[in-house]
Amino acid sequence: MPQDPAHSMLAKIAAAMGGADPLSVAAAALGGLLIALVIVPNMPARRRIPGPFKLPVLGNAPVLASYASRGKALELFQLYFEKFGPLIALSVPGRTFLRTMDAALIHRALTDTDTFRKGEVAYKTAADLLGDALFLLPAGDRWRRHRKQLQPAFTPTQLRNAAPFIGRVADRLVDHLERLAGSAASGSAVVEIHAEFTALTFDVIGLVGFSFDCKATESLRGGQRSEIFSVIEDISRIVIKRAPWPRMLWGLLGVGPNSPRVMRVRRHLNDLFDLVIAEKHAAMARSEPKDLKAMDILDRLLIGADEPGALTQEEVAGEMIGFFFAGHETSANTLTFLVMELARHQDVQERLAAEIRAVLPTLKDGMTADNMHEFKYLDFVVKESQRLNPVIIRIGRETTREIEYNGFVIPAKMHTMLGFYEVQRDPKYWPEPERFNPDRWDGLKPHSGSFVPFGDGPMNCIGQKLALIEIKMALVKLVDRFQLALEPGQTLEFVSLMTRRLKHGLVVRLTPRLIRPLAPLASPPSGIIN
Ligand code: HEM
Repeated sequence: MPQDPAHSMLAKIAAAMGGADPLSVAAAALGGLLIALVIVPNMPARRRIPGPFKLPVLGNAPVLASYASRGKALELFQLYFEKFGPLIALSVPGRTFLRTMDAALIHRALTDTDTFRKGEVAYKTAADLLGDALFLLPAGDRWRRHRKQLQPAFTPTQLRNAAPFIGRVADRLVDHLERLAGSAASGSAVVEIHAEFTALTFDVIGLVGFSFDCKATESLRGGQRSEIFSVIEDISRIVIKRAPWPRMLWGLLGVGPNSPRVMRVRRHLNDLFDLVIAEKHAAMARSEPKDLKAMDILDRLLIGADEPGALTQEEVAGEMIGFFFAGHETSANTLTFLVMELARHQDVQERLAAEIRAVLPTLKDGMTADNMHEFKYLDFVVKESQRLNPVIIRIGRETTREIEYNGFVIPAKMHTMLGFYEVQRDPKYWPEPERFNPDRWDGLKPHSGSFVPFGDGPMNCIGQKLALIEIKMALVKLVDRFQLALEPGQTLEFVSLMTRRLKHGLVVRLTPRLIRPLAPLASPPSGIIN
C-alpha cells in the first residue's frame, strides 16, 4: 500500500529507533513540540523574567497587535506591570523581548553602552520609508558618523540664531488667533490647537533646518491640511502595523515595501526632498557664501560634502526626512499636552501668566535662547507636563551580553523596551504621580532614569534644546496674550502610535487678556518669512 510522506518519515524514524511503533514516535514528537512551544516558554522558573501566557509560535503577538493597532498598548502594559512587576518578558514570532519600568535599569540601558546598544529592530522596520536617519540608525560606526556630522548644527550659536525664526513663526500663530478672536461675536477664538501646533513645528523645522518655508501654517489657514501631514502620520501607522510581525507578512498586511500605500509615502517624501534641495541650490546660487555660524543643518551637510566622513546625498535625504519626522510631531504633541494641562489647571495658568507679565518687560531684547532660564515657573510647568505626558513613551535597546539584574537573568541579545511613560508615573519616585503639580520641581533632582522625556546617554535627543526653545517661546506668547480654556463637550482620547497624542486633537477657547504693549522681539537674521 502506498504510504503518505509523513507516515513513511515516521516509519523511518521508528526504524532508526530500533523498530519502535510509529504511533508512539508521533505521540512522543507531539509531546516534545508541546513542551518546547507551550510549556517551556510559559514555565515559571527561578530567575526567569515573568510575563503573560505565550501562544505557540505566535507568542503574545495577537494581543499586542490588537492593542497597538488601536493605539491602546499602554493600557495593556499597565495591566501587565501591575500583575508581573517592573520587568516582563513577552514574545512575538522570532524573538522574545523584555519590557521594563524600572528606573535603574532604564538608566543603565541608556548610558551603559557596553552592555546595551540600540539594535536594528527600528531601523529594519522603517528604513525603507525614512532612510538612514540618525534617530533610526543602530549603534555603530554609521550612527557615530551621522551624529558627528549633525552635532555642529545644534551648538549654542546655532540655537541663538534659530530662536528669532521660531519667535516669528510663533508670532504668526498668536497674531492669527488674535484676529480670529477679534472677529468673533463672543470676543474669543475657538480652535483645534493641535493642528495649529503641528503646522507651527513643521514650519520651524523647515526654516531652522533647511531655510525652507513649508507654509504649513498657511495651508492650514487655507482650510486644507497639507498632504505631507497625512503622509508623515501614515508612516507611524505603517511602522506600528509592521512592528509585531516578521517582514515576510508585511505585504499581506498591506504595508510591505512594495505595497501601494508604502510607495505613495515614499513618492511624497522624495518629492519633498527634491523641492527643498532645489530651493537650497537656487538660494546658494543667488547669495554670497554664508558664514559658518549662520548655516542651517542642510547648509552644513552640503558644504562639507567633499570632506572625509561626509554624508552622501542619499544619507542627507534620510536626515532631512528624519528631522521632519523626529522633530515636528514630538514638539507639537508636547505643546498640545501643555495647553491641555494649563486649561485644566487655571491656577497654574494664572501663575504662569503672572510670571510672564513680570519677566518679559525686563528682557531688553525680548525672549531669546539665552534668557529663557529667567522663566523659572515656566520650566517647572514644561517639565511636569513632560513627566505626565511623555510623547515618546518607550524606546528599545538590546543587551550585548547576558547580565544579572535584581536576581533575574537577562540573556544576551534581549530586545529591551524601556517604559518612559510608566516610570514617569511610578509612585516610587513621584509622590501623588497622577497629580499635575509643577511645584514638585522646585529644587528637585529626579532619580536617575525616572525622568527621561528626551532619553539619556550618548543617543539622547539631539534636538532637545531646540525643542525646548520652541515650546517655551510658543507657550509664553500664547499665555501672555490669551486665557486658555477647554471647550466643553469633547472627550480627550489618547493614542500611542510612534508618539503619544490626543486622538481628536484639543479644542480650546482663547480669550484675549488685557491688551498691553509687548516687549520687542529680536529680529531674525533675514526676511525668509513674512
Ligand atoms: C519635545 C520634543 C522632542 C522629544 C520629546 C524628543 C524625544 C527624543 C527621544 C526620547 C530620543 C531618544 C531616542 C533613543 O534614545 O533611542 C530622541 C532622539 C532624537 N531626536 Fe528628539 N525629541 C524631540 C524633539 C526633537 C527635535 C526638535 C529634533 C530635531 C530638530 C529631534 C531629533 C532627534 C534625533 C535626530 C534623535 C536621534 C539621536 C541619536 O540617535 O543620536 N528631536 N528624541
